[in-house]
Amino acid sequence: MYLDNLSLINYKNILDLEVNFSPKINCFIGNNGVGKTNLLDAVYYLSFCKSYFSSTDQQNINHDAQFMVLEGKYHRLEMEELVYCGVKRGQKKNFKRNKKEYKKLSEHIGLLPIVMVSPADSRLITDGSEERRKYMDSVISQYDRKYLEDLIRYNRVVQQRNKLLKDFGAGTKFDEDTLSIWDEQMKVLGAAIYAKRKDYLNKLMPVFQEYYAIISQGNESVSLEYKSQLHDHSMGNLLANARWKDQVMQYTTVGIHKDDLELNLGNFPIKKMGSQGQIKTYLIALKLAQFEFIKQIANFNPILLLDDIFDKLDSSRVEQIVKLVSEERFGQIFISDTNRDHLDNILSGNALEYQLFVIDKGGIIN
Ligand SMILES: Nc1ncnc2c1ncn2[C@@H]1O[C@H](COP(=O)(O)OP(=O)(O)OP(=O)(O)O)[C@@H](O)[C@H]1O
Repeated sequence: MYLDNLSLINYKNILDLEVNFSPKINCFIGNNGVGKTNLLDAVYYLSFCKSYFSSTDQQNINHDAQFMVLEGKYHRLEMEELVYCGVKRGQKKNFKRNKKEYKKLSEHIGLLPIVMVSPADSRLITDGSEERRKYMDSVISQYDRKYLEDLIRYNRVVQQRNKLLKDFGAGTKFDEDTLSIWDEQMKVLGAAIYAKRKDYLNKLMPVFQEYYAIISQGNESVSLEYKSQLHDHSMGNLLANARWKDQVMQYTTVGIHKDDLELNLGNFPIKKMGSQGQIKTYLIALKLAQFEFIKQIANFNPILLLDDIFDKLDSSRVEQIVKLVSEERFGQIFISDTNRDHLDNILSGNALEYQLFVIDKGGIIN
């Protein structure tokens, strides 16, 4: 699959742009703040119906404009796919596939699989467990729609259950029956989500370790461990054992919403022991493994977005990454960097063909 043509109106600092891409390597070059990341983000948006960076659509509309439009023309499984997104300030977004509006945005997730590698990924390591759960969820949702639906329902059930516990705390009479209704739903949904997270991480691990070894040239070892209360107890047992605690705390203290990932370099948490370059290598290897996994399921190459990957990495690691992603097993790639020589040297040095776009002030100048 590849993105053939992209047009943007008022997307952040990009006011009006239409561009055709190579099905293989595309490079965005330009100074800081010119809009390279915004372009990658627009591509991400068309796959995920949202920005990789900003949580509200209002932040994506150019500050001086009242609306934004993104349109992408894709080649996917021998077919052309037209994807459109329009957002007016203060209104719901309008998202269409081949001119037909989606009833639910979740129907679109997974149609155009994509993997983004960005400096912002470091929050996976530095931030709390919610970030790591979001990571697992966004990957699995791309290839398993049922997972996304279960997750949305699970989160709703936890919210309702928490409200009920709060009401009990505020003096409403304890209602065993209603609590049991939520527990029953949590049991089914929690077990299904747990099984899929476990399966994904089991399969991801060896590929992730292999990629890390290639990029670091065998210098270090890494691991990724799934932490879940469900490893040792069923969802039903957890809820039954925590009932008293939940009533005291007035929220649901057990379940897959407490899951986490332990990210290690050697035998230590990478958060504490990793250098900036090792952390970056860890995240890139993780994303490339994710790419491989999604590809196996989709049966075609996802799009790969590499934002500012050269920063903090030594030249041998950069070269390993570029060589790796230019292989046939990867498909269309978008790379952004501030330094043209940097990319020219690596890509031309390895006899790789690529299309170069020089970006300035939200536009392409060559
Ligand atoms: N809603 C918006 N309206 C107008 N401009 C915006 C909006 N959102 C972001 N910007 C601008 O977009 C620019 C950032 O662009 P971007 O992050 O794509 O830069 P970049 O070329 O990737 O830079 P770097 O090399 O520093 O990563 C900033 O100048 C920011 O102010």
